[in-house]
Amino acid sequence: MTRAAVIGAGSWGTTFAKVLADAGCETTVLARRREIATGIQVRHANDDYLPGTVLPASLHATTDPARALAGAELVCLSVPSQRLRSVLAGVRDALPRDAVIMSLIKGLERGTQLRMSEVVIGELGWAPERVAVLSGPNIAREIAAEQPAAAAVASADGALAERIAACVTNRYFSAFANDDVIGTEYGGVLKNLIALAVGIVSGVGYGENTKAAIITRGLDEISRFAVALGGHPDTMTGLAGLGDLIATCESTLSRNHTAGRLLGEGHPLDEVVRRMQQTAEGIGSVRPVLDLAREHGVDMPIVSQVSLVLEGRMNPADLTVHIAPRNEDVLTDARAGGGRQR
Ligand SMILES: NC(=O)c1ccc[n+]([C@@H]2O[C@H](COP(=O)([O-])OP(=O)(O)OC[C@H]3O[C@@H](n4cnc5c(N)ncnc54)[C@H](O)[C@@H]3O)[C@@H](O)[C@H]2O)c1
Ligand SMILES: O=P(O)(O)OC[C@H](O)CO
Repeated sequence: MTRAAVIGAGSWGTTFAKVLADAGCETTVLARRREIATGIQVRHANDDYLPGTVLPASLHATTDPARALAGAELVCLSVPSQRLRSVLAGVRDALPRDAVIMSLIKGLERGTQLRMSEVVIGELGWAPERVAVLSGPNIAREIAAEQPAAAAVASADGALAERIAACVTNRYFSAFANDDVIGTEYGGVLKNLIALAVGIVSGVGYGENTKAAIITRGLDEISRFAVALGGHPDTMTGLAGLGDLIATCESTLSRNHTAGRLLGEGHPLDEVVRRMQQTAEGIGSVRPVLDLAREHGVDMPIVSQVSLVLEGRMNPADLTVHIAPRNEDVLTDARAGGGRQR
């Protein structure tokens, strides 16, 4: 049996702790608030984040890092991306030095533009071969209800990824291993930005054609970004790319989709953030993604428009997939018979 800890008792941290417990891992959740820890430990419930879900009786919870992390072989991180560095600093002394650390987080750190696995490696000095990421179409409430789902687990050490995938797989959750940490992690970050765009056009009142065009062109846009930054193209057509893009863009349970819809309905960003009681990572990832895109020469027309809508500088109704062709594109298109945009 693997001893596991999950840092963060929100929707996904609690759900993934249930996944681990149901996979036979001896699992403890590290919560920030005492009442959440007590609810999980005593009543087997987390009413704030997963109302109605009965958690396994074998699942433990505490607010004490030393108790949560003692003997942990697998430590999973599920706090908002902008909080990760300070959370790591707070648990550093309690982390067993030989533990594997796995990020479940789907955001970039503002200011540094770092992925979460890079924050772990830099902040803790952890060996990259002991770090993993898990990402995929994983709407927490559906998995908490034990609806079948799957995710990708990536580590620079492919054999470690295989062992983690086997360890977290249970009767309703399947994990598939790969060694593309960059692609797997960016897949989770980038789909949030396209889900914001889809939410925005839904809020405006546009229908399925507009959403399908944004999802299709969005996949191309985020794949070009991920590949330019070192990700593998196949990852972007797998669970962590296309899979998560579909789930997040389609689901009204998605916080990013919901935040986008509120923006599309005309609510200003500060009000949207106030109304969202949970983490919508896409809002904080737009700026670091666009900064990286500029550095690496990647065109991101959809994400750029999402940024303008967030800043209140673009009417949501004007969000479009149309790209004005540059002169050289017009020439190339004419020779090739047009249609370079798939
Ligand atoms: N909810 C989902 O369906 C889902 C699925 C897959 C991945 N994710 C990702 O998982 C991450 C966490 O999302 P979530 O849905 O659990 O968010 P959430 O808002 O439901 O919960 C966040 C948790 O982090 C805790 N937290 C916040 N600041 C903290 C701090 N400074 N110190 C300690 N704890 C702190 C909160 O108390 C809360 O328990 C995000 O990156 C999200 O994109 C979410
Ligand atoms: O609710 P969201 O938008 O954070 O999406 C949740 C998961 O990332 C979907 O895989």
